[in-house]
Amino acid sequence: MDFEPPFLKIYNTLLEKNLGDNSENDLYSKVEGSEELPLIDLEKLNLEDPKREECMKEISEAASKWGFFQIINHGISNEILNKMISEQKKLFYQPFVNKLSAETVFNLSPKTYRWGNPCATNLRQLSWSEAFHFALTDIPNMDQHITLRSSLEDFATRMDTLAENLVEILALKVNMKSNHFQENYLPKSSFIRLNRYPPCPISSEVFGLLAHCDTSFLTILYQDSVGGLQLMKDGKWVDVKPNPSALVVNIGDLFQALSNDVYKSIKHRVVAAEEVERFSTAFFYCPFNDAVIQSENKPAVYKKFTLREYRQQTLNDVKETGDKVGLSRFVL
Ligand SMILES: O=C(O)CCC(=O)C(=O)O
Ligand SMILES: [Fe+2]
Repeated sequence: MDFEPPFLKIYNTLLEKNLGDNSENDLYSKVEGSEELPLIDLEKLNLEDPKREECMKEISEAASKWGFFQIINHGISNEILNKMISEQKKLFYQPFVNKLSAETVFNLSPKTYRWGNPCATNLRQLSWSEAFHFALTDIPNMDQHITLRSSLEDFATRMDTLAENLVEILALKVNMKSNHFQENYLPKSSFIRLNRYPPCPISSEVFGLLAHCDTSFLTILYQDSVGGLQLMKDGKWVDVKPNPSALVVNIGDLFQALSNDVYKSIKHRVVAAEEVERFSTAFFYCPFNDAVIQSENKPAVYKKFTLREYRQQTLNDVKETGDKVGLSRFVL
């Protein structure tokens, strides 16, 4: 189909070299998905104490024990989510050549459209997915594409409010002021990432998305019912089973640093499926590039850094090692 990125064609050389090599074939050996991710009902935030207080505690405990949790009654309507997914599908079903020139067509920043990892030098770095990575600041420029633009705007507005509520609760629980984010991190430079995982004929050899931690304060994800997302818990990979009424929330590197390691930014990845395609939509809650990330807790685990410095370090590390090293680069 002309909308599919040419994964096999581009990955061919690496695959020929490595297929059948058993040392590279143990991708899923460590999956043991028995534990259930916390599922938190945000409805309780509208109730009187002690119910409200209990819910706040559940959120902060999940953020420190798991770094990940699911939320229901989150206030984002099915209408908003379905509209987003339907626009997302239309976008991905454009011919591949159009997607490659999406930045010019939609008037967007470079690298909004990404696919796989054409620069991979070994099988472990291949990923079987494509994504549109929209900076929220770019969305108002998409005047020619009204329905996509309005879906992104509605989704972003609701997600931003939800993320704001969650970070305020999480801030309070680590003795920061609840308005810390409003006072220190405006303007925000959050973004939306639309992901598509095409059916993968070699799903036992490659991942849909490689294991990574997010560079955000907080990420909120809507996933369809296919499944494939896994997170690392106590050294084991655990499946995040799809729940159609839930959103998945995870702590990003910036909040781990800001909370002085109380909240955990956890590695996660997506397993590729052989027969079906999968969609997910992520909202990354982030500050402006020159925002300073520094915990007030003592002794500090990390030196102070700006998001710009963090991103630069990440880019250099990915270029040199194929992998983002992340927070350990900034340990004092
Ligand atoms: O598709 C998913 O379930 C996860 C996506 C993800 O981790 C990301 O976009 O950073
Ligand atoms: Fe992620």
